[in-house]
Amino acid sequence: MKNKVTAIVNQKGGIGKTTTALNLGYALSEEGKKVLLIDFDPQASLTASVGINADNKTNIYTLMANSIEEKETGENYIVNIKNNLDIIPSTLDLAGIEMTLVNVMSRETILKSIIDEIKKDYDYVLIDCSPSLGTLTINALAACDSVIIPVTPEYLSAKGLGLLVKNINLIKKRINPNIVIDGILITMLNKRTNLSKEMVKAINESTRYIKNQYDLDIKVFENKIPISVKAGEAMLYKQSVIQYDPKNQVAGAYKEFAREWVI
Ligand SMILES: Nc1ncnc2c1ncn2[C@@H]1O[C@H](COP(=O)(O)OP(=O)(O)OP(=O)(O)O)[C@@H](O)[C@H]1O
Repeated sequence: MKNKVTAIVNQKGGIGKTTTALNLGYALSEEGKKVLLIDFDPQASLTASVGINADNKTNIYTLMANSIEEKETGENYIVNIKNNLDIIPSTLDLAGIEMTLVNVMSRETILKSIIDEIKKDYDYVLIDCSPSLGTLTINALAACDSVIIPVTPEYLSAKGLGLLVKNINLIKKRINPNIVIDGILITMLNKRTNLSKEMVKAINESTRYIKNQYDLDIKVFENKIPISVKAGEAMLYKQSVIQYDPKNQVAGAYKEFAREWVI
């Protein structure tokens, strides 16, 4: 088992974090890798997009709360989605944990203590983060070996990159010295529009700026995820795009990206 823990992170919402977590996880599981998805967003989109309602089940909120109170959680909190693919679901309750964490000792490493117990059973643990740079995201960054940053080819998405990298660097200095930025994944790309082409250039320029500012080389993955209505449809039908429409270009792009990423 590889035991690699990766956070899929961007403080901007709606840029494809959940879609990336599910489809990357799905693609890897099809390649025979054992994958655990952790829904670490109170919106619980990843949980919903695999057709689970975790309100009355043990979920990531329960695990965090029990860890804070040093209570045993018991077993059976991991839900199997398909062969090689598991999930720890989330609920809206997770939103309340940020307030609870304010007074907790070692509040940045609660998620890490949970993941450290279970990662031995997996090749890849993928954390779908919430769109913020709050305590939840700090927990995810403290718990992971690496991050994937999905970015859409839009002005605000490119502009937020510097801030995100600054925060990741702070975590690296103070909490998790081993964290690595695997790269930037451009999502929802419409190859035909000039605006998209300009924004891809802007994202590449941002990485040059980051190189100058922080002395960090961040790669933009070769494989880019195209925009397609099938991504939304798949979510509606509670499936990955790869499962919903295997021949779709988004499905193909995620499979290629999975291969590029594991190299
Ligand atoms: N490649 C794509 N083409 C078209 N639509 C997409 C694509 N990827 C994701 N979407 C759609 O965009 C919306 C946002 O995607 P997603 O939930 O993956 O983003 P997110 O960054 O996780 O959002 P949040 O920050 O709110 O959790 C969803 O409706 C999803 O179906």
